Amino acid sequence: MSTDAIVLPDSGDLSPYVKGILPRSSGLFWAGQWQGGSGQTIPTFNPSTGELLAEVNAAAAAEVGAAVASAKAAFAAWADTPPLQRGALLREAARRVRQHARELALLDAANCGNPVRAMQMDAEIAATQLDYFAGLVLEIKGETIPTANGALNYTLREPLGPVARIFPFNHPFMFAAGKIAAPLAAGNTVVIKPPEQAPLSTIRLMEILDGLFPPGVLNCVTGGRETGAALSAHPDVAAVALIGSVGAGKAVLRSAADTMKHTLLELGGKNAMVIYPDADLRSAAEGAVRGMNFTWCGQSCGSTSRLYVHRSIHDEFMQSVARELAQKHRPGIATHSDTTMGAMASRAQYERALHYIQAGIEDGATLFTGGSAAREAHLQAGLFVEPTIFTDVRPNMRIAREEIFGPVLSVFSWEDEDQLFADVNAIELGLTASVWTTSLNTGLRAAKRIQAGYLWINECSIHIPGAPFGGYKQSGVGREESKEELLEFTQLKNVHVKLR
Ligand SMILES: NC(=O)c1ccc[n+]([C@@H]2O[C@H](COP(=O)([O-])OP(=O)(O)OC[C@H]3O[C@@H](n4cnc5c(N)ncnc54)[C@H](O)[C@@H]3O)[C@@H](O)[C@H]2O)c1
Ligand SMILES: O=S(=O)(O)c1ccc(CO)cc1
Repeated sequence: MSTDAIVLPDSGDLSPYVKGILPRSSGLFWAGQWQGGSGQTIPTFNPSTGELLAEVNAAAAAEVGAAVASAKAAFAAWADTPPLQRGALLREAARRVRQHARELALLDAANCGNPVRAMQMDAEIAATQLDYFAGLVLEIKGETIPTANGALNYTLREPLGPVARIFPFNHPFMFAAGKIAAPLAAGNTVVIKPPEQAPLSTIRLMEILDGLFPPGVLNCVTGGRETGAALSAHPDVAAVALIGSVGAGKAVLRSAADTMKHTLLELGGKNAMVIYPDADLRSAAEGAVRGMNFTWCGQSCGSTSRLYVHRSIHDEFMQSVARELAQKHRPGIATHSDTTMGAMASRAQYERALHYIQAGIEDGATLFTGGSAAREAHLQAGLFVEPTIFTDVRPNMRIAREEIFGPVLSVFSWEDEDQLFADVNAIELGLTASVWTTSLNTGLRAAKRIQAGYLWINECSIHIPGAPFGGYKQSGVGREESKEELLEFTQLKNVHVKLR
């Protein structure tokens, strides 16, 4: 399979180049080889245009079993491969990702609807994660424990076995390439399952990495929920790491129970941003828009989609937010390099966003801006929704409590700080939160009282390499993007040696 990078322009409309970069394979890779499917396929589209891009294999249980068998057969040798050698292969994977970043970004933009420039950043983040975990391979180590009688007691960190990595459509390539790094670094073999809505960049990644790892070390099965379920239930899969919805997380936990699999779950968010009256309001307004990740149409689990603005500054602040939003984001064709907000990833996502806009109106919130599908003539074939903000949102409304995963921001007005924290913490999700204030005391007090796993003060949205990312409550189990992620894919063995 070709690993030559395809030369693409760095500006303008890149749509004409999409056909030339589609992967040649149709999704199933194990034992170091591309595999034919059983005949079941899933169509995959360009959400900006509605165009059919490809038919991709939907792996049935037998194919999932073959991929897992290949990962199982390769495990012992990979676990015994010297750590620095594993690290060197991951660094080479990072190099290839950077070499192909433009093409991978364009493929993602065409297939998942997110703007091509943003997806280029995703490719760089994935390469950074590969490099980061390659650099940590010598940190997979144990401890010695003091004992009586001069005995030697020590721990070893050992890999688990075949690991399943299942992920969603919002950052397809970043998850495909970035999330193989930690389990492979720790000596596990991996089977990845990309999202059914946007599998193409993962397939292209497998083409680009073809021949790099020993056969069976990295495998791929494409398909939808049934493929994911067959993979996570497979008795020879030692660990399942899922990025996805709370519902899928619960299903994975249930099926993992049968064979006591390790699980790492990065799930939904309905995250709060709190604006105090002493905040730098200009930066905070920029943050309110950036934190919502309108670039991705809000399809980012870390999005701060509940905005709590102090009553004393509410109206003035919301005028600034409206100006900021109007300047920065309006929907456009994702494969055009000037686009700053793309299309919803699928018709289901599009209908979900419009459903919640209707729910906000029915439940009595004030439609502050947006509120419909995009109206521009050139966007009518695609799945575009206007960036939408509701004010006067009350805690019992559906748009206050449920994750929309769309470009819909719910704004609340607050006065009493204790009530604020009670409202912020009233839901069963707790992934991220963002607090804006010029008082260090206020910021740290809020950080202590808000129930979330990843919290910014006077910042939002960004992920810091090495900082543990993950959720409180039903937003997930375990931590990623840090040393903790590496250790999630190991198990501890304790050895006691009586010396005399
Ligand atoms: N916490 C995070 O880091 C993070 C990041 C991105 C997205 N998300 C979440 O992902 C969700 C959006 O994606 P979605 O709606 O496609 O999620 P989803 O849970 O439906 O699908 C995600 C992936 O899981 C697979 N899947 C679905 N059901 C499964 C099952 N029962 N067993 C095994 N695999 C299964 C899908 O095929 C897909 O590959 C949102 O809830 C969002 O918050 C979380
Ligand atoms: O969880 S997401 O918000 O989708 C997200 C965004 C960026 C990164 C970069 O590490 C990971 C997850």
